[in-house]
Amino acid sequence: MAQTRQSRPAPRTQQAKRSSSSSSRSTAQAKRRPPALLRGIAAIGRGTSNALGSGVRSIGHGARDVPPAVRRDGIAITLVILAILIAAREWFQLPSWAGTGIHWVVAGLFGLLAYGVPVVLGIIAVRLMRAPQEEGTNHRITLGALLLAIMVDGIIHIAKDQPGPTDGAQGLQDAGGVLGFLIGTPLAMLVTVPLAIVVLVLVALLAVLIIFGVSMREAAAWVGEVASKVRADHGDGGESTDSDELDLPEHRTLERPGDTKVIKPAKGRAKRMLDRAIHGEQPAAEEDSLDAYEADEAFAQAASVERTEFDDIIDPDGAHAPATEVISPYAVEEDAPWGDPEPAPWDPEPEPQQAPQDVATQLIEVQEDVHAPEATHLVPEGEQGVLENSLPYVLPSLEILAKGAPHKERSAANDRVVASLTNVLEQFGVDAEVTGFTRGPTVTRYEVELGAGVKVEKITQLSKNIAYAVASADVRILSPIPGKSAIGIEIPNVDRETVALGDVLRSQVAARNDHPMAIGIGKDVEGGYVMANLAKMPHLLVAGATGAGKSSFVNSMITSILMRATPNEVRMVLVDPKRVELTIYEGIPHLITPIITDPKKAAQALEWVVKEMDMRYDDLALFGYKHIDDFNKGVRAGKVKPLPGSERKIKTYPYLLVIVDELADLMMVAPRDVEESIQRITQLARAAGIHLVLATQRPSVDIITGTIKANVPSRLAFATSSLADSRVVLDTPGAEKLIGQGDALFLPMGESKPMRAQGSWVSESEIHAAVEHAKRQADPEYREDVVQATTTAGAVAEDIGDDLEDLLQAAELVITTQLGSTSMLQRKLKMGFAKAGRLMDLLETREIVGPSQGSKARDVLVTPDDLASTLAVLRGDGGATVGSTPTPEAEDEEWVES
Ligand SMILES: Nc1ncnc2c1ncn2[C@@H]1O[C@H](COP(=O)(O)OP(=O)(O)OP(=O)(O)O)[C@@H](O)[C@H]1O
Repeated sequence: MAQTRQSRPAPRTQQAKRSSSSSSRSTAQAKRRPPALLRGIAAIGRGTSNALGSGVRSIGHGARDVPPAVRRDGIAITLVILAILIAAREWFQLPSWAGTGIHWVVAGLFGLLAYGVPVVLGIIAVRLMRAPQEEGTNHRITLGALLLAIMVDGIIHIAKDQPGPTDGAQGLQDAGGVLGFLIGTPLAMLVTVPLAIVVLVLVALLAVLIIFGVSMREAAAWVGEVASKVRADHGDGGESTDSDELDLPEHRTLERPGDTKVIKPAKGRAKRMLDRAIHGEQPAAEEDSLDAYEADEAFAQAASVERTEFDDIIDPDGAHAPATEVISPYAVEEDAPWGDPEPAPWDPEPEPQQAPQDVATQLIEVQEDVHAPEATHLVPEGEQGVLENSLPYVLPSLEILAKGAPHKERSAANDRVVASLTNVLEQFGVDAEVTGFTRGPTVTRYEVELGAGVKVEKITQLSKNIAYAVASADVRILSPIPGKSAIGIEIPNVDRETVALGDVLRSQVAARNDHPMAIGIGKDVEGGYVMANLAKMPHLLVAGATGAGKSSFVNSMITSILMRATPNEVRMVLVDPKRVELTIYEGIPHLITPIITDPKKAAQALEWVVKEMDMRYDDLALFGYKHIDDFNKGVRAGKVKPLPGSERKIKTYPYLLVIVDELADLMMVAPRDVEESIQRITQLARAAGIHLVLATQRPSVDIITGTIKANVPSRLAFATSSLADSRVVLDTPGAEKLIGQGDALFLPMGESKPMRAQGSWVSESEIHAAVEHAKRQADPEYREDVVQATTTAGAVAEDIGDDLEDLLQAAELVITTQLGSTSMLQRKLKMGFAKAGRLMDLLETREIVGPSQGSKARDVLVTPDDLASTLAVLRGDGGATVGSTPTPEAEDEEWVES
């Protein structure tokens, strides 16, 4: 390639380097045009440092070649050696040169606590060997132990009359050591001795909580649990507990006075955490599901990545402004700023918000890749919706969901892309540098900094060349990265990672949010976990082409609910016209009606939802509440009393989640009714605790009408097949560039720019485990009024009157010919225009044909397959609904027709 070399910058050998501070950036830019002398010196310096660097790097590479597991074993063995050496000196006073040195260091630092140091080191070493993969937990335990040691040293120091340097090294060694001196003396001076002791004890308590990874509330609950068990053991000869009766060894029962129905398995895990902290044990169930998961993941990996036609997406404001801030791949993980827990509506003492949050930031929570304890919460039980047949409801352990592979912050593929990008910049003579990257599960965002005076367009113009160089059609350019003077180039990872739903639900962000409607969305482009609260959306539209990941999302969503919410907290209406996607959930106690597969019945179910909403509203108004959460709180607090003379037992209302897996099927059969119901529900249902999730493969304007769009504010777009579809869902292009398999753009209510996320994945075997667990806990109690027959048995509707025979002929003609034409009826049935017109209107009211379209024939909404059932309904035969062929399911669902 003939390129003029003068215009090129000096070739850059440096690849993605650790650069995130603006000061280092400006220094780098200033160096771009140094004087000749300095350039010479720099060249010599570069040569020397390259030589040195490559030497060091070769050693470094050697070290990096040691597998991580062996490296961790090395640390563990080193700790064991240290423990033995320290024990030899501190416990057995073995004299040696090394022993004296060790004593000076260990006893000097920790004072009397030096006796305990070998034990602590031993515990950490055992933990590192037995649970090396739980890095986060291991770090937490080590940090907690260190904090505890410092606090205890401080206490010993004060208790030993605060020896100072004047007492010599021996004085410090016989008290709390240097650490005790450093913390104890200033604190005692600052706040007096008694208060210093109080502070040290409280911080020591905090350190204990950190070690076990439990909150104060959980610890208190565990203590209460142990106390009541001890009482029971002594009092009634160790009678079996609920857990024993249920034969659920992994679950523990927690009870609050008055709230005896719910058992959350995670509650009693403080002790278990100690056991696991020390032994690093994994439950067998997890291993089972891991196998299944790995099989599914291998399948997912093997499936080819769908790639769409290349086109640049330039996003001048950055697509993730409020949601993400790019961090260097080398940066320390930290919590996202809006990860604060929102107060649960039932929380008796809601914690104050730390900072004002807008709606959108309350809605999604993102958090870096930190493994955290399981989500735990105690939910005071109300009465409404309490399944009469239920035993105490135990939520499944989060451990039934498999773990995903650990998140990689960097891989060889990333390094190759950095090299390719650098090459492209050099070849085209653009003075710019790849300064770092942030790797997400599906795409990596590479940061490019421009030299002084270089136009941003220089990079954006190169997008096709970049795509060519990295052999990927799906290159997305963010200019700039929000909050940074750098351009972001998002390029799909050839070694993409699957985001396991289990990991999302076990993350800290999930643990901090115990709202039963919070679901695991997946991971953002920086690898942070994303949770979203469906109750805040308050309604969600999910769209994407076939195979893009929509159904997998619906599965993750329902499984999230099964993992975190009891049927008394959340009930669902599942509409699955395709009859394949949601069948696995049949029979779960969270259902309020059997899964609806008939689109006609689905339309009726939506009408039922409207009625339920109205009824809830009436109730709220009657008792003077504005929101269901307040009403439920009032019920739990015993403040909502039945009206005088009423025998009503007032109960709390569960959230009602209505999930429609294919909106297009509903819109085909009863577009106006469905649209009207959706409009009513979406406008009012929020305060009534009713939320809609509408999913479709066909995000076209006839399915997602203006009315639906205007009323469903949150959107989740998986890869769409066209730019137009992307616009329908998100109002912006972008979704057509997604790469399928769960790659999504999430636009929650209140956000102006969608955030990119990789949807979480849950395998069929995991879903099965969650479903089976739920079914074991309780049987469903269906509301029989959700889906009603369209006609009453044997009664011909009044408006048909004597025209039944003609109407049946007309219906048959229209359905078999699939032509909704009045003049055809006139001709074939030899009748006048007025009669044919009346019959056509009757067919319209039965939703057999669509509305009049002037001179054009009307749409026929019933297929020839459904002719028999349709005629039966017109005749007034009970049991059938328009458009439904009797099926085994229909027989099973006979109750709905009664
Ligand atoms: N979040 C995900 N993580 C990993 N792989 C995924 C994810 N979502 C989907 N896939 C892969 O893509 C395939 C198709 O996904 P899915 O069935 O959810 O698509 P869909 O959009 O619902 O298609 P359809 O509407 O035809 O059912 C899955 O079988 C799986 O292999």
